Amino acid sequence: MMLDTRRYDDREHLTLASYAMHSRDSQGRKHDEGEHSYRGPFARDRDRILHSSAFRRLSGKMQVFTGEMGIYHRTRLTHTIEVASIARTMARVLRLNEDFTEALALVHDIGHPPYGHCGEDALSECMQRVGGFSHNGFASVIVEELEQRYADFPGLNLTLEILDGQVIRANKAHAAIGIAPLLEVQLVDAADSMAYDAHDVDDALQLGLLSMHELSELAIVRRALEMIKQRCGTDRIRQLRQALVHQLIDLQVTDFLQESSERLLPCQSLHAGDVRHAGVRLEHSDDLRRERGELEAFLFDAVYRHQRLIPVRRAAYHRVQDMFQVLTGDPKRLPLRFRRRTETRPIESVVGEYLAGMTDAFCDTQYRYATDGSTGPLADW
Ligand SMILES: Nc1nc2c(ncn2[C@H]2C[C@H](O)[C@@H](COP(=O)(O)OP(=O)(O)OP(=O)(O)O)O2)c(=O)[nH]1
Repeated sequence: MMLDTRRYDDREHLTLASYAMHSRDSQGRKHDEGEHSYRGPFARDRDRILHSSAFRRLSGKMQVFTGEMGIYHRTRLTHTIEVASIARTMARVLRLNEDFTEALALVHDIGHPPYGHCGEDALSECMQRVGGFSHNGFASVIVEELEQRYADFPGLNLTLEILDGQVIRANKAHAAIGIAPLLEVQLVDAADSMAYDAHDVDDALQLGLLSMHELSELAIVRRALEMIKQRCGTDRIRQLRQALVHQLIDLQVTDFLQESSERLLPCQSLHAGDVRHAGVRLEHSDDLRRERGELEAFLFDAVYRHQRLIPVRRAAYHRVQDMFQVLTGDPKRLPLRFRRRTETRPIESVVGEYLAGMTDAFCDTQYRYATDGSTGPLADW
């Protein structure tokens, strides 16, 4: 049977809005590979990301809570999957490119170091001489250099649109020059924060770091609880925590879609590049933006800086800092692949990359080996 090679193009033509990122308009890849016979370029990107080892390692990286606190809460992997699912739903409703959206969502946290934001803070401090550390910047290094899957080129050779999306996340410089990111990039950013606002509430409640009473002081939570009561009746609310999380996601997504649909109304005949240059932003309504701001400020103090996380942050910080010192002081202890990278890059950058690629548990074991008096090289991940 002959394969219908451009079927994805026809489907996109029928289903996507003009301002979506169409596969036929992709600028392609750094290393030319020709087209796949039946997968579009962004579906191919998605598959490459999904099959990368950096993606698999997300399962061993904490989002906010460490594995020592149990196995209920999110890891970077489950967070990423939740983001992809929310973003894909929104892309479908707004007639944006789902494959492109999914690929962007799956790659968005691939550069996170071990130990969540504590790991990032520790690395940033250690790497000051080379400009600090950013997980978005490191994601570009992973997909362009460190993943080794092809004989002809390093990295995953993703489309320039995916790479650009990651660079935009790293720089956030577009805001200053009035050019907006592609709509799908904006959508993933929004899905990211909607997912973590809701799941951090869920995890914190489940771990007993917060009470429903404290949360109900917040306008967005009161709004969600009211919606649940209207739907279920006050005496029939079972599993309130789960219902709250679902409602928080639902109300944020609904508001975002309503507001975005209105903003896109005047753009019906524009193309992806036009809406970028017109500076079109997809956002929540003003009211919800305010309420989300209140929730995020609350989570920052009450959860991300909770007493139970202080020893976790401290231990992570010291582990990263000690290993950084051992390895910058004695580069022979780096695995061979990273020793080679020191020929062309500052030692601080290479040690930072090596540490950032680790999972939490791998970092724990390598830390023990780095500091127990051994002298051999540490393991590659
Ligand atoms: N922003 C921030 N988030 C934290 C902190 N500690 C824990 N978290 C949690 C809250 C969320 O679950 C998650 C947010 O971090 P992400 O790196 O995913 O998003 P962020 O907006 O910081 O960066 P990004 O949009 O990826 O450039 O980390 C912290 O100190 N700062």
